[in-house]
Amino acid sequence: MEPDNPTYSDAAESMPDVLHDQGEAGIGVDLSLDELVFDGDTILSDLNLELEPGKITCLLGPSGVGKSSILKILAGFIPLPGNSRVTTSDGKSLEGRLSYMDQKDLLLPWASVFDNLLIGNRLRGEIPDRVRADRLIKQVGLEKWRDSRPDTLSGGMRQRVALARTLMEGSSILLMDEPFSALDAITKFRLQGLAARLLTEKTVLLITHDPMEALRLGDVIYVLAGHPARLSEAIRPEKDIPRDPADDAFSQHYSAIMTRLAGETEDAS
Ligand SMILES: Nc1ncnc2c1ncn2[C@@H]1O[C@H](COP(=O)(O)OP(=O)(O)OP(=O)(O)O)[C@@H](O)[C@H]1O
Repeated sequence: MEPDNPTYSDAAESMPDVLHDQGEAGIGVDLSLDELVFDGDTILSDLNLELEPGKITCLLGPSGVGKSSILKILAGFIPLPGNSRVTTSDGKSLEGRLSYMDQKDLLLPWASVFDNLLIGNRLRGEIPDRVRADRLIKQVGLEKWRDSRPDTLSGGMRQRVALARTLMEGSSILLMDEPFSALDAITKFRLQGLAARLLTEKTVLLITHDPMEALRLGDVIYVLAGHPARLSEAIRPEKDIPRDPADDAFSQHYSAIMTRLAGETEDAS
């Protein structure tokens, strides 16, 4: 297995031509959810989630609170419950305009990095966009591994391939379900830096249970807590992403978020 390549972030940084998809400007998405009930248990209730156009919205919360369910409702994997609605800023349906990235890389083990990027094109019967695939592989710093199979790469490298494959779709809206949670701390930190650069102008919902990740990447952060779960008011940290954990503001937000996650009010802490 190849060691994670420490130079990739430099490679991406020096790249002036980060792929910005032409066409659709950032799309805002609004989910208004009455309630979500599984087996008689109300998981989510009276919830309004706004994804601002071209921004990364982080949804943070403890395990089992209902984060992935929200993402699955937006993706259409869970039917939209009654009295609930999803609207977009341009009034069009979300269908065909979403891409999804999971904590598992979901790469095809028998295909090269390059072919993993082209699989979406091929499945849709499109002409494979080889130039775009090569540019994305370069942006995630994997040119040397273009023709390698995923099982010869480290976990961080495979998630970089998965990120490139997600961006290959050119969707304006990305749903990311704990995409970096299986990685070690430093690999995760580097990938967050890379993602901050490559996700510019996309409307992103990023699910995480890591407050550090939310603070590094979130333009807007919501904490989901309770049973049934409700959203906190929006937290909008100052400074551009990726934020530096050494910042004073970062640690203040971190402790406020931890307080909310612990189910306490900030006044009581
Ligand atoms: N299809 C389903 N049928 C029944 N219960 C479900 C279903 N999907 C999720 N649940 C339950 O709903 C609750 C919320 O699940 P969800 O996966 O949305 O939580 P989560 O916050 O994303 O958790 P994690 O961080 O562990 O992934 C959990 O108790 C889960 O067991």
